[in-house]
Amino acid sequence: MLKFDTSNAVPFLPENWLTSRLDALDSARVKLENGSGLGGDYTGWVHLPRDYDKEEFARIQAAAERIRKDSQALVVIGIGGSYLGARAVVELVNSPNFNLTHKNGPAIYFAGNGLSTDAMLEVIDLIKDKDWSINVISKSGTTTEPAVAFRIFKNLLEEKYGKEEARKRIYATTDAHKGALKGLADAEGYEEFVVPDAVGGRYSVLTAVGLLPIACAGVDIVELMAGAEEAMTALTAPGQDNPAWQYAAARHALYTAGKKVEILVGYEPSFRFFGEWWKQLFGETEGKEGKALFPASVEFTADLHSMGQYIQQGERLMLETVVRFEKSRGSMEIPHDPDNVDGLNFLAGKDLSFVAEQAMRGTLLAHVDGGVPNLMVTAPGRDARSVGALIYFFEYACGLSGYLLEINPFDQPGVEAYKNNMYALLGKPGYEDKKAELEARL
Ligand SMILES: O=P(O)(O)OC[C@H]1O[C@H](O)[C@H](O)[C@@H](O)[C@@H]1O
Repeated sequence: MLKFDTSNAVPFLPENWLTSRLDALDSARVKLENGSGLGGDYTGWVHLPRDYDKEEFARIQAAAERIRKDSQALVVIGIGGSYLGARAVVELVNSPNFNLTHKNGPAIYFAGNGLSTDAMLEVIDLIKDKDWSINVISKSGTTTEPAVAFRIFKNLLEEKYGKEEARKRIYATTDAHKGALKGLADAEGYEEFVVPDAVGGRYSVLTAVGLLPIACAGVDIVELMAGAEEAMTALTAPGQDNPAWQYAAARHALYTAGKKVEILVGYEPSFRFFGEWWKQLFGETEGKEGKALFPASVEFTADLHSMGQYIQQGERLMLETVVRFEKSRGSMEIPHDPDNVDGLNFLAGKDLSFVAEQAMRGTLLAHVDGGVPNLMVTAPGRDARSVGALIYFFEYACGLSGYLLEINPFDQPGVEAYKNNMYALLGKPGYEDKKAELEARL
């Protein structure tokens, strides 16, 4: 199970940081439990690890098996919550070099998560001579980036295989009832998977949204769900020993005390996209009404040689939340060198993970001495079960945090502003007046 440690934040916290929030935490817990708070229609993720649709889960496993047999590449089209969770888990459980290192299943390419022509051309080049399939994912079914990408990849697939065969290679994950993608999937007869009504994009990694691409990457999704369920059982129970309560309370107390930025720190390159997923989770949940910690992420030790300077001595804005994994998968002994020109023989015979551990401990103390409170989450490893628990821990703590901040944790009205401007500038019918107004300003 996960461990959570506040001891390196205590010097920065008022004595009653937890006790003064117990009532608010319990009220947040009840809101998440019953869907009785702001945005309560979107709390379907709370019991998802136990109550998920088992029939659909079996279909996800079967579809993943099929894709693993008939495809050398899978193009996963989606953005935001329809992208980051899958990539986070594929990379964290496997590797950021997944497409180079795993030969017994399809390479996974992510598309539709931006509007870069060059990125799209590159994916097309990488897949064109392979057998490939598409998993198009959009809860709303109307998001511009994935919709544009789907048009392009669908045409390519149809050119390669013909319309009939292409249809069998397209898997659509979308709303159960509405949206353009739902209409298209029904009309074309694609195999469909559902983003449940009560689960918003950033909380959807443990639905078909994440599970199909994750299973295609060979990750054991039964274990992933089991880890999440274990965490759900532990974290939905009230009490001041609850690590999610402690995390939500500590970050809220530090925010109240003036901190503005929370940096998620990882020491594994495979953790990078987990940080991206975490940033959407907290950024979209909390960043509204002029409030909230700004979620950032770094990769140590690499960023200790760049951002480390700012963290140690720049504006005292931030706290750090370090996610650490207890065990490396392999071992790597540091060799003895008779010449010892680099002076490293004092490390000869030691394991690289011992060096990493001391780097982490040293950094922790240096940053605390520099005025940066450190919170620490420890997971047993990067296996599917631990990662399932880690996902649930952050989701649940984020839900609690949103209610402590007294905002609606489950909407994201702010993302519409850029979309409306983009639609107007693109000449979307109905936006004519806005277009004229914006063009005049540019
Ligand atoms: O799954 P979709 O409906 O395509 O949404 C994808 C993403 O885009 C939106 O703009 C939202 O801000 C995100 O919360 C969402 O995850």
